[in-house]
Amino acid sequence: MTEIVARAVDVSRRFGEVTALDSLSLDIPAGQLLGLLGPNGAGKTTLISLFVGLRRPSAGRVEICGGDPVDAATRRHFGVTPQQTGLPPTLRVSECVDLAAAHFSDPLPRGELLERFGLTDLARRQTGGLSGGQQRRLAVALAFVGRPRLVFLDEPTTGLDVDARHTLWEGIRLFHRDGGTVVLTSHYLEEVEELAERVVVMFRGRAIADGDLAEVRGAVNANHVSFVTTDPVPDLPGAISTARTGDRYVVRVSDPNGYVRDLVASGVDFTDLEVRGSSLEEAFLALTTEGGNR
Ligand SMILES: Nc1ncnc2c1ncn2[C@@H]1O[C@H](COP(=O)(O)OP(=O)(O)OP(=O)(O)O)[C@@H](O)[C@H]1O
Repeated sequence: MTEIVARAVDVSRRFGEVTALDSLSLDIPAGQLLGLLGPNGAGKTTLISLFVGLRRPSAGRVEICGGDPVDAATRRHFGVTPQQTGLPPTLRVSECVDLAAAHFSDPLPRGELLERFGLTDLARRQTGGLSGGQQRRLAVALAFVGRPRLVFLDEPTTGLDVDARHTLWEGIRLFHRDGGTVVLTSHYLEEVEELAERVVVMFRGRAIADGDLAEVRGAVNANHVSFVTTDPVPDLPGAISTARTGDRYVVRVSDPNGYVRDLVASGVDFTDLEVRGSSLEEAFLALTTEGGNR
């Protein structure tokens, strides 16, 4: 059986009146690349702060590799890049890496780390003189310096241009290919689709969907059938919602094949038929709305 490297058991976290996490349970097996998705305030950062021992749960418990994340022995297992990172501005990039590496008995060689994250050319630059994106890349790279078993990356590519984002993705993928576990939060759905093999959608402190990308999309059964007609369109079974712009109809359906068969059988004279699955963004929005209505 695969080892569970991070576990949240019935975890709640309150800040005064605000319930940031609401009885959330989550098991993360070794080697998984998990994307945490959710709108602002869903509780993603709070969950990470509990996993890395920066905050304590109000109720429930978290474990990292079977231990308490507050313990020094447990902390050696993971690396983290928080949403905001402060790097000592007068240190050179290479000195920052050495400083972080000094905390570990078997760190990644500096050159290898810099190479993996596209930072080699910046090694001698002071961090205070780096662009925001360059600082971000360094902050993410530092999470990997101690050869952790798992890393928590809170919005790792915020503020990065396309090239820098791809370089970072490669670094993350390499770590994952070598068996590392990754938990990342992102507002870039493209990033989650690109990297993650499992997606947990959070909303109001709860996990409202959990599965691979296909499952998360499937969870909302969101397919769209679109066509043009001047005929009246009857209410057909399986239509979840219908939007109309001029003569073009876009119908959200659970079973597109069945819907099109029924449409043909109804005698509606249509042209320009299109059927497509939902993007993760659409799935996410639908899940969020449905979660909010529960
Ligand atoms: N230190 C704090 N004091 C008071 N409320 C807090 C604190 N930290 C988080 N919260 C609240 O807890 C809820 C969850 O916040 P959290 O930062 O975990 O969300 P998030 O999903 O990471 O959002 P974002 O995508 O904006 O980073 C929010 O309502 C937030 O205002």
